[in-house]
Order: sequence, then structure tokens, then C-alpha cells
Amino acid sequence: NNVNLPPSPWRLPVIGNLHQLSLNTHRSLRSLSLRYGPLMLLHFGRTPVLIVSSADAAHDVLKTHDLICANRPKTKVIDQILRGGKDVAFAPYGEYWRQMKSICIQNLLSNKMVRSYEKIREDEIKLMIKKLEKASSSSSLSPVNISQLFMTLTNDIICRAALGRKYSSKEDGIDVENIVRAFSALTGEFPIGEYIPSLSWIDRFRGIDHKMEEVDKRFDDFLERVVKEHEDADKETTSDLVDKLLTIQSDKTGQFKLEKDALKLIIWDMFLAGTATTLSFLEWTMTELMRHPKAMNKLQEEVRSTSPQDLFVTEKEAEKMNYLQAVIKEALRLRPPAPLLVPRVFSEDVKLKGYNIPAGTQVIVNAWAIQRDTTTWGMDAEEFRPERHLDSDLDFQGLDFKFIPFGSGKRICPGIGFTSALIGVTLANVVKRFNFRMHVEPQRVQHDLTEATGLVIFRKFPLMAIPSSA
Ligand code: HEM
Repeated sequence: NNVNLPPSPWRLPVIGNLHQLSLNTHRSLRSLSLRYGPLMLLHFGRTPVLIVSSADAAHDVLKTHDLICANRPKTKVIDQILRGGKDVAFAPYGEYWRQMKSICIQNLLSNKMVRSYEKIREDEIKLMIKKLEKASSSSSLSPVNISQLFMTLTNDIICRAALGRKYSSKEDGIDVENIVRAFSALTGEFPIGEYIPSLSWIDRFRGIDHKMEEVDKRFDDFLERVVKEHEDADKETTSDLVDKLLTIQSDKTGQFKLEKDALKLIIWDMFLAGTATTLSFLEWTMTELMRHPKAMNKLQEEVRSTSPQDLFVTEKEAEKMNYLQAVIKEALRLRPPAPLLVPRVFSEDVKLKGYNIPAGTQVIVNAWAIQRDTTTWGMDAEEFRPERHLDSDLDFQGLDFKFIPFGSGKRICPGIGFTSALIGVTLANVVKRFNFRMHVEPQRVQHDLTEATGLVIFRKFPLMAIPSSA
């Protein structure tokens, strides 16, 4: 029944509203929602998709109706790479998902586990600082690819915490960073066949199907090797995530059976959900700081005055730096790494603000638009201004719906602690030791802030800067 559906823009036969979306979906969706309202119904092909664009509407969906909106839609990428949602992030809501999420939390993401990786973080940040020192002492003053440094940092930390050691292309002939990039690019390719099955040939023609198979195969080969290495290793000496997963798998007495595919998909999720988002956060935060020298100076003053010269800023110190914490919040507000969160789907019919939404409707929450809404954030909502957080208790734990970079409710990101521990101490140590001059290649001046496409938004072109020792 089509009675009292939310407002919809005019749509074309077959493709629905797809022609109204640009590559930067969060931006086109906001423009449409400004005309059609905070609850707007679009059609991707024949699939109905509810677009949620205000804090108030997000509260209704993610809190009031969290339970019937806790499923994820099924897609081709999920079917192929994630074996129909046998991972955590795309598992259907239910007992399997609950068990899988709790395994990740207990064995990698809990506060206790996160604290145990402090030394790993410190080691890797120090290595990154060494690279910056080398660049800053060279007489050539050549720009450094900051995005690449952050990619290596996050990737190496996840590798060491989850897999027990670093995997790099040089020694292992395997380039994990590249797989992460390739998969992220894939989430930005709009698979038309997903929504319009009769047009699936276009995906084959564009090579999406082939790229998907390739990413799948490369990552699977990598994981196969990691698992084998752990199976062969001396059990007494190691206890990383993979070891723990193998123990759970071999436990025949427990009620939950962890299949081999599921074990690999947990690792896959930790990699993709963890590396891409954290990298995106770091590169955009540094971008904003370099574009806002006043904020950068204030941050440097805070860090340099509270942490003794030449010493590594500890995590405890970083947690207490008010301006640093405000910078982190402001970057998560203005440039949420996953601007449309992760899509959900209604498992039952539901009534929202008087509108009828049928079961099976997909739900996209435009956190990016909500976090730039002038009615809740004020007229300067588009500006990067960390000061707005200084006298406020507002947090990103998913309780206040005007600020939801990690989502909310049952499906909230379980990696908030893991990420928070890393980003503060990374930023503090980097800005403490170096001043940065942004370097934009002349042919890219117009595009310096261009966003790549994908579920997680990277910079389209890497952030380049010339560091000098402070
Ligand atoms: C700045 C960093 C990060 C951001 C912005 C972020 C954001 C998100 C968002 C928006 C969601 C969807 C929430 C929802 O549907 O309501 C999510 C889910 C998830 N995130 Fe994160 N995340 C980050 C870091 C991490 C890290 C470090 C890990 C693990 C190592 C991780 C693992 C996951 C997993 C497994 C899910 C799926 C949860 C579920 O479906 O129940 N994330 N994240």
C-alpha cells in the first residue's frame, strides 16, 4: 500500500532516483533532503530507500525503532566477499551477529584489550616520527606523503594487534595496504546490477565483477597464509586475535561454532572497518589543521606546554588535553569518515512521523548532513571550529543524535575505543614535533579538497606537506 509514504523527488522508470545522485552521494542526498525533508523516500532502481537527514528523525530510527532497523541490506559485494554476511558488520541481526560482535569485543576491542596495545601504538608512532624527522632534516625540502604515512601506521598497528606481526610487501610479497585501498574503491563504485538486475551486464562491462573477484582472491590468499602461519606456530608464545579465534574454533564444547570462513571474515572486518576509517580521520584532521593555522597553533601550544620537551606524549597526557579532544570531535563532526554510516533495512512495517514505511525499505542515515545542520549546530556549522566543543559535554557515543559519527544503538561501532586510543596520541606527537607547510601541486589546487568515493571517504589525492622540526 502506497498510503502516506514520505515525500519523494520525481523519479524515472527503471532507474528511479539514481540519476539524481552524484559520486559524492552524501552531498547530493543533502541537497535533495533540503527540498524534500528530513525523511525522504528515494528509489535506487526498484529498491525503496529512506533517507534520514535530521537529528530528530535519526533518533526515531536509531533509538525508538532500533530493534526493527538493526538489519543490514544484502548486496552483491556482501554476498560474494562477505559470504552473504557471515562477518560482523553485515551479518543479519540475530544470535549469530551477537556472538560474532562479542568475540571481536572480547578479543580485540574491549577497553582492557585496547590498553594492552599501548606499546604497539607507541612503537609505530615513533617509527612514523623517525620518517618525518628524516624528511625534515633533508636539505631538499621535498614534500612528504602524509596520507601514506598514516596508512602504514594504522595498518601496521592493526596487523600487530590482530595478526601478531606486521605484513609488508617487501618481506612478505603481499601488499595489505593495497587490498584495503582496492576494496574501499570498490565500495564507491555503484553496482547498478545491485538495484536493477536487468542491467547487471553493465557491471560486468565496467569490470566491477572482475575487480570484486580479484580483491576477494587476494585477501583470501593473504588470510589463508596468516591462518596457516598461526596454526603452525608454537601455541605457548603467542596470543593475538588469530590465536584466540583458532582456540574458539577448536573448542568443541562451546555452543557457538566458529567456522573457518567466519574466522577469516572477522579479520577482514577488523582490517577494513578499522584501517580505512582511521586513515580517513587522520588525513582529514591534518588537512583541516593545516588549513586553519590558528587552530593548529592553539593545539601545538597546548601539547608543547603540557608535555615535556623531547618526550613522547603519553596516552594519559593526550586524554587530558582539552583542545586536542575538541579538535578530534570537530573533525569527526565536519568530516565523518563514514558519512552515511552503514546502511540498514527495516525488518517490519513502521510508522515514522505519521508516514508509513513498508518492511524491506533500506535506511540511509546521512550523518554528514545531520552534523552540518545549522538548526542544531548554528550558522557556522560548515566551519571547522574546535572551540565549539570546549564547554560542552557532547560526546560521540551515539547518545546525542546530532553527533553520530560512529552510528548508534545495537549496530554502533565497536571500535570507538580502539580508534580513540590511537588518534589522540598520534596527533599530539606529530604536531608537537613538527610544523607543517601544506604542499599542493599546482595542477591540483582546484581539487585539493576533493573527496574520493566509497563507504569511507578518503582524500582523492594524498595529503602532501613539508615538515620542519619544531
Ligand atoms: C574513526 C574511526 C571509525 C569510525 C568513524 C567508524 C564508524 C562506524 C560506523 C558509522 C559504523 C556503523 C554503525 C551503525 O550502523 O550505526 C561502524 C560499524 C562497525 N565498525 Fe567502526 N568506525 C571506526 C573504527 C573502527 C575500528 C577501529 C574497528 C575495528 C577494528 C571498527 C569496527 C566496526 C565494526 C565491526 C562495525 C559493525 C558493527 C555492527 O554491525 O554491529 N570500526 N563503524
